[in-house]
Amino acid sequence: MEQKNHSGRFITFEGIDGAGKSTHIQFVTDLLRADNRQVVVTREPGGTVLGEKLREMLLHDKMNLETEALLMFAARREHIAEVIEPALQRGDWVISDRFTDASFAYQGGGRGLDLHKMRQLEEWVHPHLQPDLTLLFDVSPEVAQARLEAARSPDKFEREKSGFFNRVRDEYLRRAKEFPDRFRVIDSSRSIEAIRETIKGLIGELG
Ligand SMILES: Nc1ncnc2c1ncn2[C@@H]1O[C@H](COP(=O)(O)OP(=O)(O)O)[C@@H](O)[C@H]1O
Ligand SMILES: Cc1cn([C@H]2C[C@H](O)[C@@H](COP(=O)(O)OP(=O)(O)O)O2)c(=O)[nH]c1=O
Repeated sequence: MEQKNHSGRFITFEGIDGAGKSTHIQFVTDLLRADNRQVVVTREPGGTVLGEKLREMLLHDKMNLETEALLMFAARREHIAEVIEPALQRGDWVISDRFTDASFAYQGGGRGLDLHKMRQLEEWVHPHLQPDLTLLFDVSPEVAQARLEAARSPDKFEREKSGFFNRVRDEYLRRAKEFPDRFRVIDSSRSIEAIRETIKGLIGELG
C-alpha cells in the first residue's frame, strides 16, 4: 500500500447501512490494541462536538441535496483538523466508521449529486489525505435490511428503499475498482467468524 508522510495508519470502514461495519470495528480495535498500537476510533458524520451536532441534523432533518453534501464535508473538515490529522501525526492508528467514500456512495450514487462537484469538495477539504486501507463491507440491500430490522429503528437514510441502496452499493464497488490499492471488498453475506478471519489477514498486510 502507498506510503504516507505519517507513521500512523488511517483505516476506514464502508458499506451500506446494516452491512456489519460497527460489528467489526470493535474486533479490529481489539486486534490492534493487543498488538500495542495506539488506536483512535471515530465516525462520520461526527467525531467532534460540532460534527456530532451536524450528524443529528443530517440523520434526521429533511434538506436540499447540496446542503446535505456540504454539511457532510463541513463535518469532515472539522473531523480531519481536530481528530484525524493530530492522531496520525502522533503515530496513532485511526479507525473511522465511514469517510469520503460514503459521500460519493450516498450523496453521489444514492441521491444523484454530480460526482464532479463531489471531487471538488474532496479536493478542497482533504487534497492530500486518503485512507491507507478501506474495508468495504459488501452485502445485498435485502440482507442488510433484514439484519437492521432485527436490530434497531431506522434513521433518515435507513428508511430509504432497496433501489437507493443498490445505487449506493454500486458506487462503492465502482470506487473499489477505481482505487484498488486501498480498497478491500469483504463479502459480508458470510458469518461474523468468517469475516473476522478475512479482516485479520488484511490488517496484517498493513504492517
Ligand atoms: N455477518 C453477519 N451475519 C449476521 N448478522 C450480522 C453480521 N454482521 C452484522 N450482523 C448484525 O447485523 C446488524 C447490523 O450490523 P452493524 O454492524 O450495526 O451494521 P452497520 O454498522 O454496517 O450499519 C447487527 O444487529 C449485527 O449484529
Ligand atoms: C459519512 C457519510 C454518511 N452518510 C450516511 C450513511 C448512513 O446512513 C448515515 C450514518 O452512518 P452510520 O454511522 O453508518 O449510521 P449508524 O450509526 O446508524 O450505523 O450517514 C452519508 O450519506 N454521507 C456521508 O458522507
